[in-house]
Amino acid sequence: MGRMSRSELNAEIARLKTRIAELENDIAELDKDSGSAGRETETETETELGLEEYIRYGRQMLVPEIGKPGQLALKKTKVLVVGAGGLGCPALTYLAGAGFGTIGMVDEDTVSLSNLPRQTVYSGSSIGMLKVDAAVEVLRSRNENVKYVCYPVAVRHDNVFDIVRQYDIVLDCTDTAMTRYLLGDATRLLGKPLISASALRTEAQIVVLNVGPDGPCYRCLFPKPPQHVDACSDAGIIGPVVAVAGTVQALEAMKVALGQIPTGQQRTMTLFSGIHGPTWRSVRIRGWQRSCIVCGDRATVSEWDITSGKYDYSEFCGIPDGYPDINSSHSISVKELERRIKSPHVLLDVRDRTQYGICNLPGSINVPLSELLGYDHPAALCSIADRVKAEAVPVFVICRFGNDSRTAVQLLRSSHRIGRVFDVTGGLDMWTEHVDSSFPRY
Ligand SMILES: Nc1ncnc2c1ncn2[C@@H]1O[C@H](COP(=O)(O)OP(=O)(O)OP(=O)(O)O)[C@@H](O)[C@H]1O
Ligand SMILES: [Zn+2]
Repeated sequence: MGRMSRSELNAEIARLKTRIAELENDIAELDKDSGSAGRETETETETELGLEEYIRYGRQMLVPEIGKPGQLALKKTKVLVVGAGGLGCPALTYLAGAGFGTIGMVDEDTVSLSNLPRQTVYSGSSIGMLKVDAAVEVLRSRNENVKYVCYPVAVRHDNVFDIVRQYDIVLDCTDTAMTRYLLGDATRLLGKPLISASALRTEAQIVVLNVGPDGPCYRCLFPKPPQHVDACSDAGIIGPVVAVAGTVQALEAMKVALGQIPTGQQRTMTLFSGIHGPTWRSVRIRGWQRSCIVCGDRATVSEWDITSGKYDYSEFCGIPDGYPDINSSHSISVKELERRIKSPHVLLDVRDRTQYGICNLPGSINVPLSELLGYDHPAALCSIADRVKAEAVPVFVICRFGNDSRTAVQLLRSSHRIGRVFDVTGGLDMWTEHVDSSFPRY
């Protein structure tokens, strides 16, 4: 047979689409028949799967741990995924595939280019769309038996209870300490199992919380927020690493829905290391804590404290950012930098070496902030100080977004006693915006 022309191919596609629609109609009719027959007798009311579902979930039902009762249990379960990013995308994919009855998804963000390497539900044409809208389109095309509910908002203290209350299991697929504590507290107070995960660089961790008689809540496990948490957008993340964690979250949600609740010795946190050390580790975690301020003997944080805003999550997590304010006479704009680098100067880039290696301004010197903050004066800094003193040249400090550079400027002015040090406001991001659009953003 010769090669088909474009119009013949289009005609063939249209014919196949019609045929698919006809077959889907036939299946719907069969389901309706079997459904109405089922309603006639008492025993058959337990048969709640349509014929299409037997085919769709057959492979999964063959697994003895699931079987038909397991499939029906999944169908009855409402699961909520908070965050449709790196963790949320694989989690949503497998939850929808597994046949959970209802899947809620919460995210106010839109899809951006830098999401595509690891947020596999989205494609180039999703860029700019709300993540929940783009995700539901794809998930529905893969399994329309599921009822999807989209919340194009961020969970906050004043909406978290209303949303979470409607679900049986919650997956935390977000990326900030504040949201983790908020979701941890709300799920604990509502008695909902929480499957929490996080991933950064090459590492990921997954833990099932609020289950069993002595299971801990997020706060029982982590009573204090971490001093400093890097975001993936700063520290980096590898797609398959976060995908592993999101996929394990979906599996844990299935287990909880099937009634497989870890207790005692089995209560563990799963650690995955993508490159270094043992790939998988399972560490035992502490159980419920008497001293927990949310679920302990003398708990002090109630639903009302949270919804009313009385309990302040940003204060607890140590936000706002903690970067120093820089006197306006000690900072310059990127436009001014463009002009002033034509005269002798030192341009100090305080990003870490990996980021500096991605892109940098010609003639800049790289001394990472972490080294400046160290006790020893780095050799590079000593030579800068000498040069600044000998030649009386100014130092312009730059970083990615103009935050770390503020800390560096304050440090150089106070501890290192270098006088003419200026912060470049907005950092390299502003440089691309206002000076050189060909300088890479990442
Ligand atoms: N309070 C919240 N409520 C709902 N979704 C949230 C909340 N906080 C964060 N998220 C969402 O969780 C997802 C986390 O995804 P991920 O860690 O992959 O980061 P990202 O923001 O998509 O990408 P990047 O951090 O690299 O820019 C994001 O889509 C984000 O919008
Ligand atoms: Zn607790």
